[in-house]
Amino acid sequence: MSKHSKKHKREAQEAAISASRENDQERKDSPTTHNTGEGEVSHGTKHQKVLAKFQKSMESQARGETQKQTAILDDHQNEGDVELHGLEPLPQPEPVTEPEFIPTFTSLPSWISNPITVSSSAKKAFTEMSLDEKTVATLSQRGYTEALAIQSAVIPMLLGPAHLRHSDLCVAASTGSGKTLAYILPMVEDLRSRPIRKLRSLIIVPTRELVSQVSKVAEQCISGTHLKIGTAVGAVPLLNEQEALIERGRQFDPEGWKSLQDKAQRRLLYGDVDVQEDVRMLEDAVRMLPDHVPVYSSTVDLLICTPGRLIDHIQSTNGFSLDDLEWLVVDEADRLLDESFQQWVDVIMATLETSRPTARNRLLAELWLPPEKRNIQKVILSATMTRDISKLGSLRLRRPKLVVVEGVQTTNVSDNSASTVGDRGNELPTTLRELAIPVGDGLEKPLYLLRLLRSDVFVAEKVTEVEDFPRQFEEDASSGPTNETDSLSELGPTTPDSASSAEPYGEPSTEEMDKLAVPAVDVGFDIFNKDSHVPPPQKCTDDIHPGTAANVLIFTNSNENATRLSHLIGILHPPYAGLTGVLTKSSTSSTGKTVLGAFRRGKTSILIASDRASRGLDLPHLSHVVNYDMPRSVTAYIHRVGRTARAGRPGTAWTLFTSTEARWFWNAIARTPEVIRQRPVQRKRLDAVVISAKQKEEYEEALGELQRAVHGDQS
Ligand SMILES: Nc1ncnc2c1ncn2[C@@H]1O[C@H](COP(=O)(O)OP(=O)(O)OP(=O)(O)O)[C@@H](O)[C@H]1O
Repeated sequence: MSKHSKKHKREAQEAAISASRENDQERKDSPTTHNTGEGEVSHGTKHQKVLAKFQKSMESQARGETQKQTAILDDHQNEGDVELHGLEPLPQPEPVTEPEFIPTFTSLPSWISNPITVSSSAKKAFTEMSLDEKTVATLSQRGYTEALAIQSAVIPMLLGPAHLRHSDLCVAASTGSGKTLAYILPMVEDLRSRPIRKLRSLIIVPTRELVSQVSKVAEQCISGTHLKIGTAVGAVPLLNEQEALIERGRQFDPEGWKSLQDKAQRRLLYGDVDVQEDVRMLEDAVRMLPDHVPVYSSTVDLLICTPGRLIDHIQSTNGFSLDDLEWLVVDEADRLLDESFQQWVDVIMATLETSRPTARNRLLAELWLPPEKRNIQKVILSATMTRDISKLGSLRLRRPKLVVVEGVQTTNVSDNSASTVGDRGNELPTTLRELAIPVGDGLEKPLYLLRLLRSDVFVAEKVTEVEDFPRQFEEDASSGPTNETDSLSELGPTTPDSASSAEPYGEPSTEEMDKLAVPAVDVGFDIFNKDSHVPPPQKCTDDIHPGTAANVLIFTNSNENATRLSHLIGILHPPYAGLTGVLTKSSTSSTGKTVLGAFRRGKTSILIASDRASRGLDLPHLSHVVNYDMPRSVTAYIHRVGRTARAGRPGTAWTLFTSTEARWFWNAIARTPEVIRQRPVQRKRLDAVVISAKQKEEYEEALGELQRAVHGDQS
C-alpha cells in the first residue's frame, strides 16, 4: 500500500473512531436524548457528518490507488520498449579522463627537496682550491691533480674559518665518487695550524675495514703537519686503545687533591658519587702523589672509529672527552643511522650538548645565562643517503644543506619525471656495466659462476678454451638440465631461497625478457678441466677493462656460503684455489687485513665476501663484482656493485638470478626508478653450463668432498 493511501485510510479510521466517541459521550452526558425526537434528529445529523467525512476519505484513497495502478501499467507498457541482449557486455560510456596528479608540494623540507646539485663534469684543479701547497704536492704524488666533481663542490664549502661556515652538509654522491677526500682535505686544512693537540675531529664509519681505509687516506693528507690520527675499533682490546688515545699526567693542585680525597671518603662511607667521571678519576687519584690530581690530554687530533667503540670510550675511558670537538663526520650515514649500535646517536648528541667546563661557561652559569653554543661542523655522507628526516633530525643538523652529484640525465631506464631532485633515486657510477645471468633453479650456481669466471672475468682463458671447444660439449649443452641434478640441492653451496627477500619472486614475462635481453654468448669449455693452467693475475683482453689485471669480488649472503663457495671453487677448479681469499664478518681484524692486502697486491684475484665488504671498501682496480647470492635490498645492490667502476674507471657487475628471484630482481633492482643508471641491465645467457654425466659425477664428488671437509669426516 502506498504511503498516500495509508494516510487516507488512517484519517478515515480516526474520523470514525472520534465520531463514535462523541456519540458515546453524548449518550453518557444526556441519557434521555435517545428518547426524544430532538435527540434523534441531532444523532442523525452527526452520523451524516461522520459518514460524509468517511466517504470523502475513501474516495481520496481510491483515487490514489488508481493513480498507482496507472503508473504500474505504464511501467509494464514501457517494458515492451526494452532492447533484449545476449551475454555480450553492454557498451559502456568512455571513462572520464582525470588529469594526472602532479603534486605541487613535498613533505620533505626544502633543503632536501631543493638540494645543491653538482654536475659530474664539474672538476677543478687542486691548485685552484686554496689548499696548502704541501697538501697539493702530496695529492699530486698520488697522481691526483684534479678534484673530482663532489670534491670540487664540497671542499670550497668546508674550507675557511669555522665562524664563516654556517651550515652542516649532507652529501649524496655515487659509490667511488671520492667522498672521503671531500671531507678530509678541508678538515686537515682547518686543523693544520692549531698548535695544541686536542681531539678536534671525529669520523664515524660502520666497519673496521673502513676505519683502516679512511685512516690511510687521512695519514697521507696530514703528511708534513704535526697532526696525529687515532683509530678505535671493537677488535682491539679497549685498554690498549685507552693507553694509545689518552695521555695521563699529574698536576700539583692541593685544593683539587683535597676535594678528590673528600669525594673518595664520601664514596667509601656512603657510596656517594656525583658523576661517573669522578669515579673513574678517583681510581687514578689513589695512585697519585699527595697534593696532585690527574690531568688528561688527547694524544690525537683526529679519531676515526666505529660507533660501538666510540661509545665504549665515552663511557669508560678516563679523560676521553668530546669537549673540544669541532668536526663530526658520519660516513655511510644511512647504514649507521639504520642500526642503533648502542644508541650511539643519542649518546653522542647528549655528550656534545653538555656544556663545556670552560671559564666562560662557569661565569655564564653564575649569571644564570645559558652556556655558549658549540660550533661543530657536521658532514654526513652516503651513496644512498637517507631522506628520512627523523633519522637525519637525530643528528641535530644546523641549517643543513644537501649536496648531490648528478652524473646521469634521467634515462630511459626509468621514468622518473615526477620525482623532485631531492627524492630522486640513487645514482650508479656512469662507468658501470651491469649484466644478469639466469641460473635456472640455482642448483648448479657454482658451475655457472665458474663458467662466468673463465669466460668473462679472466678473459685470457676464454680465448684458448674457445679454440679448443669440443663438439661433444655442444651436444651436451643443448640437452638442458636433467632432473638427476635435483639430488645435489641439499649439498649445494646455496639454495634458491638463500636470498631472503620477502618480496615475491617470479619469472618476468617473455616480453620483458625480450626487451632486456642482449645477444646470448655462445662460448663454452670444459669447466672441469683441472689441468688447465691459469696464469694469475691475467690481463683483460676485452675492450671494457683494457690492460688491467682482472680480479673479482664475489658476494654471498652469509659467512657460511662464502666459506663453502671458496672450498667448492678450489675443488672444482684447483688452479683457482690459491687465488681465492675469503672475507667474512667473522674474519678477525688481522685476517681481514691479510686477505684484503693479498687481494690489493694482486696475489689473489678472487675475493669471496659477505656484505661486510660492500660498504665503502675501496679496491681501486677491481674489474668485476659478482652477486652470487641475490642482494637483500636495492641499497645492498648499489653498495655491492659500487665496489667496481670507481673514480671514473670502468667496471662490470654480474648478478646470478634463479627463476624464483627473477621477478623481484627485475622489478626491484634492474628496472626500479629508485636507481638511476646510464644503461639498462643486460641479460646474458650462459647456456653451455649444462652438465654431462661425467661432469655431474665430478660435481657430486666435489660436493661430497666439501661435506666431508665440513663434517671433518675423512673416510
Ligand atoms: N681527485 C681524485 N683523482 C683521482 N682519484 C681519486 C680522487 N679522489 C679520490 N680518488 C680515488 O677514488 C676512489 C674512490 O674514492 P672514495 O673511497 O673516497 O669514494 P667514496 O665516494 O667514498 O665511495 P663509497 O661510497 O663506495 O664509500 C679511491 O680509489 C680514491 O683513491
